[in-house]
Amino acid sequence: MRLIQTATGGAAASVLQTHSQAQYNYTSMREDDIELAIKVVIVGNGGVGKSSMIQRYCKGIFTKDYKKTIGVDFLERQIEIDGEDVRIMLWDTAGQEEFDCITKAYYRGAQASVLVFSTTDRASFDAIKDWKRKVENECNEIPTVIVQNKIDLIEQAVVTADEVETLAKLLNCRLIRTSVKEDINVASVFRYLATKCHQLMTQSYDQAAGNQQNSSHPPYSSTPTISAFSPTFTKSSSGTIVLRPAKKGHGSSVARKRKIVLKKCGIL
Ligand SMILES: Nc1nc2c(ncn2[C@@H]2O[C@H](COP(=O)(O)OP(=O)(O)OP(=O)(O)O)[C@@H](O)[C@H]2O)c(=O)[nH]1
Repeated sequence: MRLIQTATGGAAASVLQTHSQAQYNYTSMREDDIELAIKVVIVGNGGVGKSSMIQRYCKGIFTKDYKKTIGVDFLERQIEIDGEDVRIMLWDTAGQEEFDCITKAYYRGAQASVLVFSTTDRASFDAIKDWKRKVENECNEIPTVIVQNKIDLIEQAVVTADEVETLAKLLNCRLIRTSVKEDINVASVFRYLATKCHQLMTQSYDQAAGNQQNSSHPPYSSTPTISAFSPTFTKSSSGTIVLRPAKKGHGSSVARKRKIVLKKCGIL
């Protein structure tokens, strides 16, 4: 599990911990200090529209120019799932093979992935299996969407609908067809993944809370470990808890969100 902690009081410094390191003393955690964040990696061959997709989703813009990504880029957007604010952190990785060794380090800790290919680029479709394997090597199995982008160019398609659907079934991934240019289905990709991750985390919290109740040990000793959240979620080596200072003036929805999350954590 990844734990991001920002110092109470507002300092921006974050502490990233690996699953095995993740230990946190709940006794120092305040009720209004928790919020949910999901790391999503976007992968696929060069030129399929990964950067455009993230720009479209986070900034609402589209540019025709192609500027190849060097290494890794990052943007984020906040949405609401089941009344809770969820921060989606989108990691845009370079599609060119020459950057492979840089980008794969950034896959680690991802809770979800997007495998993108272009309707007009056969090689990008053929590479989808490889991209899935590369992500799995770093993250195990995580909720994943295969995106067929550039469906506005469907007359120039070099893949058939059948073969795309067969691949999605084979890889056990949700298939979503998008046009970043025309803004078709882009938001659905990230909402689907955020909802999926949210469900997994909720199950995990509930199970952890249940385990705590059934345990003969006191529920929260002086150094409880955050890995109590994760046994059911280690498959994806993920689950991000972001600890940050209370937001001022956000009213009841934020308070409710914190209560919901904490209830699931069994802290209340
Ligand atoms: N027609 C059409 N063009 C698109 C679409 N999405 C992206 N493009 C164009 O495709 C080109 C490549 O887009 P990028 O977003 O830079 O591709 P990328 O996958 O990030 O490429 P790398 O950075 O090399 O990995 C750009 O010229 C975009 O304008 C789409 O849905 N339809």
